[in-house]
Formats: sequence, C-alpha cells, structure tokens
Amino acid sequence: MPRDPLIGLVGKPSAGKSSTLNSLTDASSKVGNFPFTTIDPQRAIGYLQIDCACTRYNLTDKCKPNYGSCDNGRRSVPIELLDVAGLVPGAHEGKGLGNKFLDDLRHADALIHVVDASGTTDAEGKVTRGYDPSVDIAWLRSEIVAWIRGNLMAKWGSIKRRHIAVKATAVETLQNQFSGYGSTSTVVARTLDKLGLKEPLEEWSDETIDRVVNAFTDEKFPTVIALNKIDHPDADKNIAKIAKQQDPNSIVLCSAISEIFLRKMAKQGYIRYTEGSEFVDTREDLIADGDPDGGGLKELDEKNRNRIENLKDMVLYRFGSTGVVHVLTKAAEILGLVPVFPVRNIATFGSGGVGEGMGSNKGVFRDCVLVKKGSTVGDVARKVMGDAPIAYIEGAGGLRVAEDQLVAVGKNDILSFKVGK
Ligand SMILES: Nc1nc2c(ncn2[C@@H]2O[C@H](COP(=O)(O)OP(=O)(O)OP(=O)(O)O)[C@@H](O)[C@H]2O)c(=O)[nH]1
Repeated sequence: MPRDPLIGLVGKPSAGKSSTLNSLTDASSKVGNFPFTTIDPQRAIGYLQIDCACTRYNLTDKCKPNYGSCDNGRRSVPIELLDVAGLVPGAHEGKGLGNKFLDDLRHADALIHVVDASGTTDAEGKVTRGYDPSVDIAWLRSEIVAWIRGNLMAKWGSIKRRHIAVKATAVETLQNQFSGYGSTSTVVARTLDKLGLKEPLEEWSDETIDRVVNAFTDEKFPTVIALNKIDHPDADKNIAKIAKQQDPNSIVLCSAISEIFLRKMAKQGYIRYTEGSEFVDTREDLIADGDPDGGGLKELDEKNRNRIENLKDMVLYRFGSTGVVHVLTKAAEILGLVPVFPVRNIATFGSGGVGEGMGSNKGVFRDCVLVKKGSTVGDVARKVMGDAPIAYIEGAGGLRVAEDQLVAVGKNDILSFKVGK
C-alpha cells in the first residue's frame, strides 16, 4: 500500500529547526485527531494548506474535514514531519549523531533544510558573527552524497560481479542497493534516464558513480532550502549570495520565531492574525478602522507593540509573510503532492450512505489524502481502501473512472470507491 508522504527537517544545531517545526505543528488548525497510526517521538504533524474541493461546488460552509480544518476553502491537511536531529559536518563518518541522523533520513520523501541565514552560528551551531551560511547548504548535501557513495563503494566489487553473473539491468542492480533508502525502481530509472549513460554498469568510472549518486540524491531527497532568521539585519546579504547559487525555486525565506510570536499573541487575544498571511491587526488598528470595541482584543504593552511594528516592517511587509507556511507548501510542490478527496457519495460529496442529501449536516469532503504526482486512481484506491475488493470507481459527475487513470489537481481528485466483487 502506498505510504503517506513524510517530510524530513534537517539543519545544523541552532539553525532554527525546532522553532520551524514548532511553528508548523502548533497550528490553530489542529482540530480533532490525525490519521497517522505510527507516531514516534521524532515525528510531528504539520498542516499543509491547499485549495479545498469544496470551493468548486460552492460548498465551503458545509465542508467538515475529519482531520485538519477548512477555512473558507483554505484547507489544512495534516502531513507527517520528521525531525532529523544531530547533523554536523562529518556526520557520514559517524561524527555527532551522524549515522543515526542519516539512518533516520532514509524514510523521508523530501527534505526541508533549515539554514541560519543570519550567519550568527558557525558550522557546529556555536554563536558567531559573519559566518557564510551558503557553506551549510553545500556541506549538508555533500554529507548525504558521501554517505550513499560510501555505502555503495564499500561493496562495489561484489555488486559488479553479481551484476554480470545474473545479467541484471543497471536499474535492477542499483535498486537492490538503494532500496534501503526507501527508493523504488521508478526513482532509480528516472535517475539513470536523466544521466543517459552510455557505458555498462561494470565499466563505470569513479566519476560516473559520483554522478549517479548525485543524481540519485536529487531524485530521492528533493530539498527545500528554508533560509531562516530573515528578521535579522545580517540576513540580507547572505540571502542575496545564496539566491545566486541555488535554484530560486528551491528557496523559501522565513522567520520561525516571528511566526511563533504572532501565533502566541493571537492565542492570548492581543492580535488578530491569519497563520501564514501578512495581515496582523492590533486593537488600535481595529479601532482606527471604525470598530470602537477593537475587535475585543486586549491592549498591547509598549514592548510588544514595538515588536509587532518591527516585525511588520522587517518581515511581513518586506517578504509578504513569515514564510513558515510557505516552507511546507514548497516541499509539497517539489514532491508534486496531489490532494485527493475520497467521498462515499459522489452526488453529495458526503460520507454517509445513498440517502444522505445535500443538506445533510454531516458535512462534505470529510477526507483528503495526499498522494505523489504520477499516482493512479488505483493507487489511491489501495491507499484509502486497503485490500478491500473494489467493484468500480466513480469520479465527479458520477462517471466511472478506470484504475489506471492518473490523478491531478482538478482531475480524478474526487473519487468514490464502490466495494464489491
Ligand atoms: N532571529 C531569529 N532567531 C531565531 C529564529 N528561529 C530560531 N531562532 C533562534 O535560534 C536559536 C536556535 O533555534 P532552535 O529552533 O532551537 O534551533 P535548532 O536548529 O532546533 O537547534 P538544535 O535543537 O540545537 O538542533 C534559538 O535561540 C531561537 O530563538 C528566527 O526566525 N529569527
């Protein structure tokens, strides 16, 4: 059965990993339970914001997610996050908690690399000033590559001999070696396709193996670079430098402590704040807007009022948000996650039986699952229904859809599975 996607957070000590994780997981959208059964201490639940299917049918007021929430069509879907701690340079040689870190990483489908863009912590996370954070991006990647390459090279001689003896394809031989990283034959095949190598595997040079490992790392661990601490005055020049070196599409700017602070102030009734947005209202703002009651918000003291004004100028107005919510959106984007809405009743989008009408107060679009791009209707069926025998599958409009059809946003993404032989 296809697994749920898992996103790993990595970063050197003090880069802001815990703060980012906290701000992603401590969402007010955390409603009810979450659907994951294997929760270990390193795993946390984040909330991915997506456009909900309810908006397409003007059913926003009836939308009632079983997990997460839906606020006027902005749906927060729970997604599992993995805290990969203890990474320092030299991890692949076992430095720090190196081997354990790399071992944990295997389960992740994509990574969020939290980088301290302020340059106020060195490679090991100790306080400093003027450190060049672009170095962190390079060494984190090289740790992963060195770890995979090391494991492969340790057995290369016997891998080659077996490859020749059993007349395997390069995909088969490599998949044998890479399955431990949670790889699939598709991932390995894509890696080799991109490289278009001419030589047979037994003739690969060290340089070719290096290219294979690098390309595999890109395929298996697509990475979002979260440039954190953008509220810090030293961050600007570092961001400019990194933006020139990295694919701009992989970078998100963020300030985890700003997000944590805003959510805390909102929870305590001092401000009105929509998570992930640039809008913050204080009591004074609302009074100025003509609400004599100031939205019922509490009065801010001078220190917090200044802090919020600062945060608006340094973060929200300059960058459009604290960026934290966007970090997760970006990870979902590079993974190509597609939200699919399984419903029991394709006519009403409800979860009840056939008799349940449109006006039912049980709500619509109660479930939403995230699947990887390239998934078929059949993949979703197995994920949602397990081994239950499926008689046929209906899509929006009540038409039958075949199991081999691909799912995409707006296409085959509302499905009803009919059980039976
Ligand atoms: N200025 C600023 N400081 C931040 C931000 N995010 C985190 N910090 C600070 O950076 C320090 C480290 O943050 P953590 O979240 O504990 O970092 P970590 O990467 O989890 O560190 P380890 O637990 O050691 O792995 C703390 O003092 C945070 O307050 C931010 O957005 N801006």
